[in-house]
Amino acid sequence: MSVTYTFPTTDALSDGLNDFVAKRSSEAIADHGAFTVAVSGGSLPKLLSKELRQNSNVDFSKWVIFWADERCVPLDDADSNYRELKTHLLDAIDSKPEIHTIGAFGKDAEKAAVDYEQQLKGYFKGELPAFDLILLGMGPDGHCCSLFPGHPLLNETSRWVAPITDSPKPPPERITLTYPVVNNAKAVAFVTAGEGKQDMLQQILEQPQLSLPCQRVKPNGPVFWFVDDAAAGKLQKQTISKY
Ligand SMILES: O=C1O[C@H](COP(=O)(O)O)[C@@H](O)[C@H](O)[C@H]1O
Repeated sequence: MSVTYTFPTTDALSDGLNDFVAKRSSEAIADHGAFTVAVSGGSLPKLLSKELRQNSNVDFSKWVIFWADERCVPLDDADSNYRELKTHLLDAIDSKPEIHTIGAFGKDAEKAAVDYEQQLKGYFKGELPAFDLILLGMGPDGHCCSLFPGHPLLNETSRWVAPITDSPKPPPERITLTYPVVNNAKAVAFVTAGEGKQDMLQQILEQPQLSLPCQRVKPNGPVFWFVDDAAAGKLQKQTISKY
């Protein structure tokens, strides 16, 4: 199942996303005592955090946060996906979640990927992770995580976390969750905004035959799209639902 929700502005989008994430978090915590979430970088942390950081109904102490992808840079580097979430969310909340960051392996993406897969194996007790929610962005080329169009990593079936050293978007060295993990999630929410995403969003939602990275996301549970009107400008009306 895939549902696309549109919002008139990015503020309204952040508001809707806050409501959605808060509900998924409460449901997961009531069901099994934790909310396991994988978060992307790029524009997502800011859109996610704007309202969520002030939501006193969310029990962040029960959150277990991994990253959907990460750049092989120090955690305080401007390119770090962790740093973005820290700046916009983690620094603003009192109760601290369990956080799984990339290890300090410099640009050695292979070592970082092996270490991150071990962290996943440790938390999920060796079982293929079934995240309560994976939050993904959509790049203007249709990539998500660090899974880029035409890249051999799109066909990775055994590793849970893969290294990439030739990312077309800098920095080149990164690690990424692979489809076996992404597609084992209980739910995935894509978040994207801005006119610059219009054409790609239309292709992804209305031309499934293209098999772009975002289109290969087919988890066990539902896929939600949270988009603003600017990004949704070229979508047919029947593609859109109101939140
Ligand atoms: O490089 C990355 O880009 C994508 C998309 O970013 P956006 O700024 O176009 O929203 C992001 O989802 C990914 O986590 C990041 O590493």
